[in-house]
Amino acid sequence: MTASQDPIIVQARDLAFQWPGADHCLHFPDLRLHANEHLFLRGPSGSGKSTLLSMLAGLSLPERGELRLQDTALTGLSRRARDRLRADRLGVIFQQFNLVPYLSVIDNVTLPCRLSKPRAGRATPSPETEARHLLAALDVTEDLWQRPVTRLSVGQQQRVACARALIGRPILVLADEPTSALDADNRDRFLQLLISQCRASGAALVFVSHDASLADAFDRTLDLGETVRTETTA
Ligand SMILES: Nc1ncnc2c1ncn2[C@@H]1O[C@H](COP(=O)(O)OP(=O)(O)OP(=O)(O)O)[C@@H](O)[C@H]1O
Repeated sequence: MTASQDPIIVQARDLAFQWPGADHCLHFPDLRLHANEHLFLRGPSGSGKSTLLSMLAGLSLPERGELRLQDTALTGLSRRARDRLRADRLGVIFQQFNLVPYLSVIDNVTLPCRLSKPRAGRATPSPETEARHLLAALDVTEDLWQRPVTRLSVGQQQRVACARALIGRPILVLADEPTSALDADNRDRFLQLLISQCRASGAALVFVSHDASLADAFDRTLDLGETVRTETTA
């Protein structure tokens, strides 16, 4: 099945966003993303990559426009409902990983399942077992699983963050510059692991990076430097 025959996961139309206090409004290109589709999001600093990701994650709401995740209009939801939707359906890998420092590796990975029943229900046969499978698939060896995450290398922490995002089969995985702290070998290996895990679960993927050399690993590229329109409002 090609990507275009898969169900639509994200649909964004006429999105505009203005940060509080900013003198300009960002107008984003329309976007449609299917299950199993992997999008590389690039663009110069300040072009709006993190802003778009923040809207896709339901952390920020657009000023104008329509943003749907599957059959749900994010723009019509309260903050609480968006938080719930994110916990139930999304996997987010933040630039700084946002792991919980006092929890072990395995407890960090199963955390999303403790915050969301639907997610726990999709982690088969159990969150603990899926966490183990994901960690093994992402080359986090068993001797590390009970360690606090603060005692891991940056590359290991990043793979733990990836396993945490993927547990319970999210329909959309958002990754914000997750490879920026890695050398070229670890970056390529991480990217392969992330993409193969998304493929295994059928998730759509939006991956933000400055590094244009990564684009070939994705189905398509959206360059916000060429497509975002900035309108001065002050
Ligand atoms: N918290 C904020 N408050 C006000 N303006 C912001 C805020 N975050 C971003 N902006 C502005 O919004 C625009 C888009 O920024 P954004 O962080 O989305 O770009 P980016 O492409 O992710 O940049 P980078 O590659 O440097 O991370 C920029 O003009 C930026 O200055």
